[in-house]
Amino acid sequence: MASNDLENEVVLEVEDLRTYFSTRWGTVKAVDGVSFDLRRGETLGIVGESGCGKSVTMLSLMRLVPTPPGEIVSGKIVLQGQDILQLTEHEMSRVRGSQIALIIQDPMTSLNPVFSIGNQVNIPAAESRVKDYPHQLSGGMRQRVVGAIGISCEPAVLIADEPTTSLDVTIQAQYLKLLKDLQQQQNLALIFITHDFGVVAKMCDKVAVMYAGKIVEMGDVREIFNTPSHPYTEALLASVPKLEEDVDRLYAIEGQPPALHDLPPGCSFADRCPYVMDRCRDEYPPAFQTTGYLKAVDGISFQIQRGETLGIVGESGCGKSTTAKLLLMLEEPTEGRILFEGEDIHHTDSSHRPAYRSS
Ligand SMILES: Nc1ncnc2c1ncn2[C@@H]1O[C@H](COP(=O)(O)OP(=O)(O)OP(=O)(O)O)[C@@H](O)[C@H]1O
Repeated sequence: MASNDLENEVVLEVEDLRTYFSTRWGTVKAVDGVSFDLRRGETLGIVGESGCGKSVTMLSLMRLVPTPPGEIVSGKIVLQGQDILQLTEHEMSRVRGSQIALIIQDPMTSLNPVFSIGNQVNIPAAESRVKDYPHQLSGGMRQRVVGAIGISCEPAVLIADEPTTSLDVTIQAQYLKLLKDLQQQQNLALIFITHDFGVVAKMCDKVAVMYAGKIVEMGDVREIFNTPSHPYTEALLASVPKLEEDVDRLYAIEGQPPALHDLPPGCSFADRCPYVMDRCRDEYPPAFQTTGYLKAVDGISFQIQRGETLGIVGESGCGKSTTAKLLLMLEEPTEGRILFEGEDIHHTDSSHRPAYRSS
């Protein structure tokens, strides 16, 4: 593979992942048909209300779902070309940390209190504190130690579960910068699980919005923030306080997410949706009927000659950027061909790609 292809290669593909819990109330469909992919150097934010399945998605990716009562009932998690759901526990223990790693929310509980920092992190940056124990460090320092452990084996994918929740804003900003720098140095693919839209805006390229175990909308952060398609995304964004607006009451989405062991037929957001129609209670709206994929570019055809200039115009969110990414080979098409001088660029011998890109 040419170096450009390696830099942009897909490192993680999640396909129709389903993780259920068996409880005395019934089967809790915590993750119910989640699909996404992630390239080297890319950052995906996963957002959604409490209980929508973010943490169970993360545990599934690490294969750390408590079994029983939990079980990954179907799907694929292809990490660097290998479906980790097919690995034995022993094989998986070698993958954890070295290919996919996790930074969790509470650094105090993720560090072992009886080992000094030096025993937990073998990095020179900790030199002056190597003999300290976790309780001797500030919250920000502990979080940085946990981050350092996360990346110490240079994984391809790093998952950060609410990594900044317990930090004050200054330390938060420093910590995010540190993660960003490390990401650039190691070309890490990052997954941020967060409630904080500020973190998503600052750190992420893509965002996946989860509701009741499903990704209801996913795409480019700016496009989704500017023109959300799903009513839940719209409501979630409306509930973020805005500095420039002087309001007496903050907007909150009315009602509660449905119980995941007793999901209604149709759209699980129907009871809370301001645009609900009768048919939404029977069937999921066709526009969102995907397993996480939106049809960002849906059957376009055009030709361009040498020397010609083509303008592509349209409102935000209509698919212009995705078209450009497809042409630049930063995204793979689901179907269709892009012919450059008669050769399909996405299926050509990879040694020709740099020549295509430079022309
Ligand atoms: N061990 C378990 N047994 C039964 N149900 C579980 C278990 N762990 C998680 N669940 C259920 O799975 C669903 C998804 O939970 P999850 O923790 O993934 O939500 P979340 O989006 O991460 O929420 P939060 O933002 O509060 O962390 C919830 O309904 C939760 O009750």
